[in-house]
Amino acid sequence: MAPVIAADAAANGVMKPKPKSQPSCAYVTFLAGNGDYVKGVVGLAKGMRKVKSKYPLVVAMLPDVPEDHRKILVDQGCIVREIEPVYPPENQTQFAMAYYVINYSKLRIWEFVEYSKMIYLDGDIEVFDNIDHLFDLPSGFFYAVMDCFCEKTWSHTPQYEIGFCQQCPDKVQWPDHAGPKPPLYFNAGMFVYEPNLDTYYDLLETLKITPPTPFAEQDFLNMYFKDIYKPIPNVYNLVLAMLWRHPENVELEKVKVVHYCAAGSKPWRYTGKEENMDRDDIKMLVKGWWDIYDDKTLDYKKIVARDEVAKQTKWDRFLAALTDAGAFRFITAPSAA
Ligand SMILES: O=c1ccn([C@@H]2O[C@H](COP(=O)(O)OP(=O)(O)O)[C@@H](O)[C@H]2O)c(=O)[nH]1
Ligand SMILES: OC[C@H]1O[C@H](O[C@@H]2[C@@H](O)[C@H](O)[C@@H](O)[C@H](O)[C@@H]2O)[C@H](O)[C@@H](O)[C@H]1O
Ligand SMILES: [Mn+2]
Repeated sequence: MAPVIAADAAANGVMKPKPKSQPSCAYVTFLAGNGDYVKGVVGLAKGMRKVKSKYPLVVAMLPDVPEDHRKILVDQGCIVREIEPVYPPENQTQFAMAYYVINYSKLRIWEFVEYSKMIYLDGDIEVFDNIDHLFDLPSGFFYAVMDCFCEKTWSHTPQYEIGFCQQCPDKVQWPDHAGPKPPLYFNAGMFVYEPNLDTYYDLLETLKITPPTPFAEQDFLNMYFKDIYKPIPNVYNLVLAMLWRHPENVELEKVKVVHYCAAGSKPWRYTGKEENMDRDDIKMLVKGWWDIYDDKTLDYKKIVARDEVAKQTKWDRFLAALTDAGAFRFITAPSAA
């Protein structure tokens, strides 16, 4: 049975009535280390401003993010929330790709219960079209885009061995001898979720008894939310490998969110030398990221300053009009002498 594509429901207005008290919503990303991912978060913050999102961007930040990086993000209008790292079970981290072990710390975002619904976005994501409508999706589910199993990074899995990919389930059928067909699997670079303390504590307790696996928290989240996971169209998280692995599933002009997760595709590190990185569509998407990152009109301070100036000018004009209309009689104060 084809997975229910939930976002169409949102697009077609087939939604439950909005709750009386408007839920507080926000976007959230994750930042670790003192490296160059801060550039990714700046690009994301400026992209959210360019598409005129109504909601703030919260940055869940590990303690190892330096003060100057935090200031850069606050100056870009981000809400910075320091989180403590989350480590997988003691001395089992060798099972996860070392690079991904820090990603378990993403689980802290379930503690942000001042928000009733959040959209998580990796720092290597850019939003090119407004996706605020995803906050209207029915509550009680976990929404994300299906991943692809065709890259070498999946060579450790039976799917890769068999040549099966959920993006084209009829091309190579899942064979009976391989046991039960794996449930639909999402990319954890973007998802719509509801912060909740019970879920948060249960996530951490469950993690303690769950041996790490190659894709670390992505595997863990897929296992944990498999019963309420609802796929949404890949326009909400274009995993770049889709461009060469499943071009038939991609309409680039309709893509709203681009996830620069293919090797060599991080725009702020892009050289064009890695496999597939010399493609015209990749060059266009990397340029699209840089156009936003370099656009000074999208800087937070300038926009606030411009609005402040506009407001001040308006007030001055109002006072001037009142004065002209004789509304003010300036009474000279009695001389102090
Ligand atoms: O040194 C790092 C590595 C990762 N991240 C964060 O963790 C996310 C997941 O890592 P990455 O996107 O590199 O994984 P991929 O999606 O490429 O597999 C990033 O987007 C960042 O938000 C970070 O802040 N610093
Ligand atoms: O920690 C595990 C990571 O797993 C995912 O990245 C993978 C996945 O997309 C594979 O399908 C690709 O082949 C691979 O290149 C890419 O790194 C998430 O994007 C990332 O946020 C994070 O959860
Ligand atoms: Mn990513």
